[in-house]
Amino acid sequence: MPKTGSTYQTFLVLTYNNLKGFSMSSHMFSDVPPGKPSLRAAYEQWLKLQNPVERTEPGNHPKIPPKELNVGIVGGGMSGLYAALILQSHGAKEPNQYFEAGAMRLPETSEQQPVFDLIDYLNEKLPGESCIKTIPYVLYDDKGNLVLINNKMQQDGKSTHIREVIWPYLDALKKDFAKGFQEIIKFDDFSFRAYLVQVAEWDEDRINYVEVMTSQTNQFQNSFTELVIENMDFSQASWKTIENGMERLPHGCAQLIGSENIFTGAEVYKIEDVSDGVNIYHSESSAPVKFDKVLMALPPAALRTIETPTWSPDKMHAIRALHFEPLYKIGLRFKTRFWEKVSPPSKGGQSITDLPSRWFVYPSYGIGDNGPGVLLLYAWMTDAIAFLPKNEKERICLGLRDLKKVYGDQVDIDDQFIEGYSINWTDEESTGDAMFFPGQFRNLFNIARAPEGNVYFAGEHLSVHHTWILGALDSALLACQQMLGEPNIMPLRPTTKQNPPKHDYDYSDCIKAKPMAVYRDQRT
Ligand SMILES: Cc1cc2nc3c(=O)[nH]c(=O)nc-3n(C[C@H](O)[C@H](O)[C@H](O)COP(=O)(O)OP(=O)(O)OC[C@H]3O[C@@H](n4cnc5c(N)ncnc54)[C@H](O)[C@@H]3O)c2cc1C
Repeated sequence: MPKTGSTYQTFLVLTYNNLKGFSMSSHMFSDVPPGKPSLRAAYEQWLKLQNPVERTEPGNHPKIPPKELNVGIVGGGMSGLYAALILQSHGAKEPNQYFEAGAMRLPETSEQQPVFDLIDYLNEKLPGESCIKTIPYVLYDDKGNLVLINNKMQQDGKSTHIREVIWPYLDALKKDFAKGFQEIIKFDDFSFRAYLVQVAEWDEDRINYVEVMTSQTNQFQNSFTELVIENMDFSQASWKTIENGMERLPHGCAQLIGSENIFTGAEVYKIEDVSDGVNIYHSESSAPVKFDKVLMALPPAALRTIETPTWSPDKMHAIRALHFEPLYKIGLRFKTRFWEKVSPPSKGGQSITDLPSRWFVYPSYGIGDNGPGVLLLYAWMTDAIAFLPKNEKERICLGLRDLKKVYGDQVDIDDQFIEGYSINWTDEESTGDAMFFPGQFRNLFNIARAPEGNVYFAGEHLSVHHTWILGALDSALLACQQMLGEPNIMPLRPTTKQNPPKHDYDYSDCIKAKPMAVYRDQRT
């Protein structure tokens, strides 16, 4: 990278494996012709693309000039990559002169704007072939996707029950996110289920019906806060995805950051405080690498396995406790897009079932094409755990069995099947999606994102926007603001766009509520 004379320009992203949620999008396989390469080969090829720097000898990482603030970023997920881009842009005097050089869908909301701005920012700087194009994503087929619950088939899985209960909170969040958040956090010690029973006075049958139709088994055991935010995101009418795969987003970030600044295949196993900095120990070097400041851009489960200084008991508790939900997906490739030809057809959207494969996600790209297509079968939470002990063959058999229950009388599923490939994120470094238990926002969130000396923290769990790329970006922004001591650093935007007013993206003040007798207060 060209020298800019800035004090913040030097950083190194150390990352180990794959990026969360990007490892399995239906797009990933969309242009794989029948036969070769296989889904597994496509996955492995994709993993290689994640590793733009091939390591050849120990210690093969960028030299960090002395007398500059050098930053080590552990984790090359979206939070680590975004932090690197912010540091890069912040360090450059004239960024435009110097820089010649899964996830499935994005709701089009004002909160999600930083993700769309990042895409525009990258497009402004990347060469044409690397540009990222968004295309519409079909969340529900307007005519209604098939639903199979209690062995009864129906059409259209949309349910408005939850909105009837939480609309005042959704309304408040929409008007002013930070203020609205202060309202919902009052109920943070409640699980969503407890709120439905004790405040909304729903009966058991209604709760179970709505959970199975809108969510995954036991998801309502998570905090009220979590489920309200999730419903806010999913109540959007308009959705986008990225043409040719969501993984083009981290690839674009990595390209702009520059391969000389990314060291892949390096598993960090220890960090230690030293005078004026932090030592990082990783699998590809026998000697530690010293940085002035280090950003741990990792899910808590990954952070926990790294030997760290002993931070405060509250911090250690937060790292131990913050909950991630398991996630499972299998991509199944078929000779034809049979789901578009059956009666009723599904042109995009998703089917809901109470089978082990809880959702069948129909691809939004290539609708109407004659060639082969890939279906994603999806399970979260308790539903995802059920797949953990199963091997690949058993997972494929279960997926085909579930598809036969829905389509067996119209389609010869076995004849259509070509191949399958699955990922259970509980088995991966990324471990799943952040989904807090009751009380965790109020009691652990701020502690978890506070720096410890020269060590800073990022990751989707350190934003209020869990389960979205946005959360990873939001957490990285806050970490950079903390690290550089500049609270006014803005999200990355193309030069053609004005910066938004600060309150449009700044949720750092969201969690201010003190514990209180919420339930009693609300009822009287
Ligand atoms: C199945 C699934 C579907 C999703 N769908 C969507 C969607 O449709 N839309 C959307 O916006 N978001 C979606 N998300 C969420 C989104 O993908 C995440 O919020 C985001 O990618 C999280 O980024 P992160 O940087 O916080 O963490 P991660 O992506 O987990 O990054 C952490 C990185 O650290 C690395 N690492 C771990 N341990 C070490 C170590 N010891 N040393 C070095 N490196 C290490 C990991 O390999 C990884 O690269 C989905 C997530 C999942 C799992």
